[in-house]
Amino acid sequence: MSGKENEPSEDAIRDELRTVAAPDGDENVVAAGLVSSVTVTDGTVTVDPTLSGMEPATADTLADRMRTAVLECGGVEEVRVETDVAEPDHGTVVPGVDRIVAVASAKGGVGKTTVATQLARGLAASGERVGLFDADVYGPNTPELLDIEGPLGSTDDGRAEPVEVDSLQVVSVGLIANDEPMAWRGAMAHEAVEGLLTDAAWDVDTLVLDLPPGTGDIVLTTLQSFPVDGAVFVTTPFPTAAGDTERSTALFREEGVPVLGAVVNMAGFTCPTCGDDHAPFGSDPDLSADVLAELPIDKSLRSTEGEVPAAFRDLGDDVREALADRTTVTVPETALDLRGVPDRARIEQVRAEFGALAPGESLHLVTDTRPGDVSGALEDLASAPPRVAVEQKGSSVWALQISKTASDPAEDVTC
Ligand SMILES: Nc1ncnc2c1ncn2[C@@H]1O[C@H](COP(=O)(O)OP(=O)(O)OP(=O)(O)O)[C@@H](O)[C@H]1O
Repeated sequence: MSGKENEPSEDAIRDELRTVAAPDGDENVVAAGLVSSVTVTDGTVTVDPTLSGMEPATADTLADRMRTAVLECGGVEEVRVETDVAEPDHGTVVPGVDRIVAVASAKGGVGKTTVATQLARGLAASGERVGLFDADVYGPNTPELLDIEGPLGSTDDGRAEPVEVDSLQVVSVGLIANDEPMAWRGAMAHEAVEGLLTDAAWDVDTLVLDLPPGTGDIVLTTLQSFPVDGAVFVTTPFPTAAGDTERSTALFREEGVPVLGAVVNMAGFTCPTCGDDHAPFGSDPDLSADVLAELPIDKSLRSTEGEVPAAFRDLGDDVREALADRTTVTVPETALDLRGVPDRARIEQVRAEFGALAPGESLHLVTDTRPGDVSGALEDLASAPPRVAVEQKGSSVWALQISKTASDPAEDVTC
């Protein structure tokens, strides 16, 4: 295969890689045996490093440094450093739980616990086995809402036994001992929450996790420690509440937790005296998340006795659907790895590869910055807008699948 005129030799690439220090000791990555092969084909440099067994964060940093060093060589058009893109590592799997849905809010008092509890009941109403874990150490209100009391019992093998109520399995930090949770702080609170969550004898399809409000330590460490499949945000329509919610949802996404949607609570009421509709907190909040439900101020929505209100059965269906719709983008070995590549070179590489696709084919790539308007940047290269699927795989890793859509044969028919 003929090489490009100015492309560097494999030896020149190895020389450049000698400027990258190995993580341990004084050696460079080549001398330390961390580069297993280098190939150069038509301006594309492929480096196969030996990074297995390394901490993922160290391996990622090293791969980035290798990419940056290779790009320093003249004549390099594209670099592939063949590293695996790990699936988001959200740590501990909770025994007896198939999936976890977190209910979160940017601020307290917006109805998060009400929604979490009623969502759990809504999911259970269609036959799912559902657990409810109240992790709100600063205001564990679930016991009061469901009219249950602690302390929790324990199973024969010494695990915390969830309280069965209304076909839900419920564990709350408020059920372990009087007022103690209110006194927990920082690491102690997180350890207690983590211990109780993993120790409980769950047997459920879905666990609804009522998080404390905000994005403090407990929330972040919980998202990082447990495999949360999706989050539902509760907000009022008040503009500042919606703004706070936007910032919180961004943080969840950065942690690789899909935001399934928002519940806009206390969205207004119909006056029983005059019959007029009022919206004291405003309406149509500016949210990027899908609005799964808009709930009025209505005391019947607080009741956990009798039938589950229709609004929460619908919410359960919507959450199930949103979980099923989550985008998953695979990262094949041939994916274009753009991490560490300068912005202009990225766009050129993606345009070149996308331009070479036949209709119906896809380009897979990995980046370390949140993708912008990919479709707009490529629209002049195809007869129809490309289909772009994005999945965040980690705190700064995004996988994309960009497909060139097959043109509609009817469009090509002329007389
Ligand atoms: N749609 C609604 N209509 C009427 N009352 C509601 C509605 N949603 C919540 N409430 C009431 O508002 C109060 C606060 O709700 P809730 O405890 O669920 O909020 P929270 O966000 O979990 O608060 P905290 O941050 O204190 O845990 C409760 O008294 C609850 O019954």
